[in-house]
Amino acid sequence: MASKNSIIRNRPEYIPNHIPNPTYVRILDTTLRDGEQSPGAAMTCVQKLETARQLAKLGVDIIEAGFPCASKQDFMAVKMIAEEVGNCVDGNGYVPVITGVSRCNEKDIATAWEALKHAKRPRLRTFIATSPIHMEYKLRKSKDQVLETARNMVKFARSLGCTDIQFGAEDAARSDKEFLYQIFGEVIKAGATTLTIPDTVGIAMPFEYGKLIADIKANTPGIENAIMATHCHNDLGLATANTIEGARYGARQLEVTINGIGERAGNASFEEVVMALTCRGIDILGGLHTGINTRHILKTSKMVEKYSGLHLQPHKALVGANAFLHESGIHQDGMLKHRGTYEIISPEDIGLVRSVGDTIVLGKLSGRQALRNRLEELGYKLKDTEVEGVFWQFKAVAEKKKRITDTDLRALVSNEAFNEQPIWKLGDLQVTCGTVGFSTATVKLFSIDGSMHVACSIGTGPVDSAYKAINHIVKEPAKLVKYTLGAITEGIDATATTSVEISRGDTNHPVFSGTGGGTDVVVSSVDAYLSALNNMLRFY
Ligand SMILES: CC(=O)SCCNC(=O)CCNC(=O)[C@H](O)C(C)(C)COP(=O)(O)OP(=O)(O)OC[C@H]1O[C@@H](n2cnc3c(N)ncnc32)[C@H](O)[C@@H]1OP(=O)(O)O
Ligand SMILES: CC(C)C(=O)C(=O)O
Ligand SMILES: [Mg+2]
Repeated sequence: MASKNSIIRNRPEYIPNHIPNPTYVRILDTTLRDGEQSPGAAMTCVQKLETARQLAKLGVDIIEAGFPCASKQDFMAVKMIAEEVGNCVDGNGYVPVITGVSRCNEKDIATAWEALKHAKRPRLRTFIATSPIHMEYKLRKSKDQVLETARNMVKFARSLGCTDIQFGAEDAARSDKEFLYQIFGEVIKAGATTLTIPDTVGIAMPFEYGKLIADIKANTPGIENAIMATHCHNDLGLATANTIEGARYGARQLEVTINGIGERAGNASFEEVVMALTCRGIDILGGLHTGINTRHILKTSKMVEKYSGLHLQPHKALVGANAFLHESGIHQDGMLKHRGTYEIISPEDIGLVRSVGDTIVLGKLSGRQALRNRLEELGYKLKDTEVEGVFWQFKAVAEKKKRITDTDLRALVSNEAFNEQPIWKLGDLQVTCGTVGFSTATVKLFSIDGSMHVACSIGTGPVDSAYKAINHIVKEPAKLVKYTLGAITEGIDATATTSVEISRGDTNHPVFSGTGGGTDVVVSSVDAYLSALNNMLRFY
């Protein structure tokens, strides 16, 4: 069942310069253009095509597929996307508009049109900088020259047969407002249907950016015949806030990228902007909404992460690995009683299907409710007094270890919590290893009856030879199912933690786990193995 946050409402008819529903906001995704401008994020044609298909599944209104003049590859990618994705009309008549950016010159625009014209709804997009610093130092053009170029290039785009034309004033946030009203007024007259107002360098504060949009709306001649678009960069971490503020003041096209990738600190993030509108649009944003099917967000995010090679920080809003996890006890208790206590969005709304239990991570700040819940999920029904015993053991381990796994919990419950006497206990251990000769281990174990047993063995390494020596003594068939070694602390003297899982034979046999810790990895490994063996022997 769709929750309130994932309801997809009707998409209004597509008319380039007019949106019949005043609260509908178009989403232009520029992952394949501005996103690819992130250092190191270049994608292949095939990856771009696949991403574009996924963007169409999301229901993106406009896909900016690339910069056709940048290279033959870019041209090909835009053309392929225009031909395929730009002609895939779904049962509701939806097909994404396909666009590609071009500088304000005839060659760029004509090349872009060659790539785009194959789409059912092609849009030519051109831009020129309007801020004093860009005009003087980068373009080396006067205001009049920039104005003339913009007007002529929009007319040129129109002369190619394109009726959907987007014009952008690069660095608008640092441009003279009077000049913006003038240039936007002129390009509307020349045939522009959408106007981009970029904060190219990410310098604007939300109130400034909102006012800029409001002022352009109030002062640009003919603005009622065009759609205003935001394009915000994240240099001060304000891209999403600025974009939402732009929408509040009248922008009806928001330009975003998946995972917020893009030039320098990136662009406004697709998932943040779309989910902010989805979550709060009706409550406090006057009903603003999009046509995005939010359930495809996570899949798209993972695809872009893989293709761009730009890895997400775990705490990235909405799509980071921790975005729907809870580690502290008070939050976990709340979540177990009612998800709404700490979750403003259901993970399912972005396509993450999870049970409440899966969102709970055990660590040093967790409490008894979460511990008991996880133990019950693992099949342990403990009395209150037993939970109490395990709890403080659990806290002690968690102090040293960042995350407590199910293996750790099993070991705690079956071993430490009940303080049972170990059947086999390590006396001494001696290993030799290196590049000369075999690894050998001599192990001294004490049995529960106090008797001492010594054995030695060779092996492929010190841990293997020690495990084999233990097997000689214990004489129980034990198959190593899993062995993991990690460092709890940093540096050369780090404390190592070892977790092992063993079973008596094939997959039909139950698995027993044990953990060990210490600065010597071989001793820690032997402790873990013995602890698992003791758990197994107690069971049989
Ligand atoms: C804010 C943004 O994101 S803008 C988009 C940025 N994206 C990219 O630049 C990616 C693709 N770019 C490229 O592949 C290359 O820059 C190309 C193929 C477009 C151009 O390469 P080159 O011809 O070698 O030019 P180069 O990149 O060195 O310099 C840019 C030129 O374009 C001019 N220029 C910059 N913006 C514009 C514009 N909007 N309209 C017209 N000319 C422009 C610059 O003034 C400079 O001209 P100059 O060489 O006469 O001084
Ligand atoms: C090309 C333009 C719209 C741009 O990316 C910017 O100004 O940031
Ligand atoms: Mg940009």
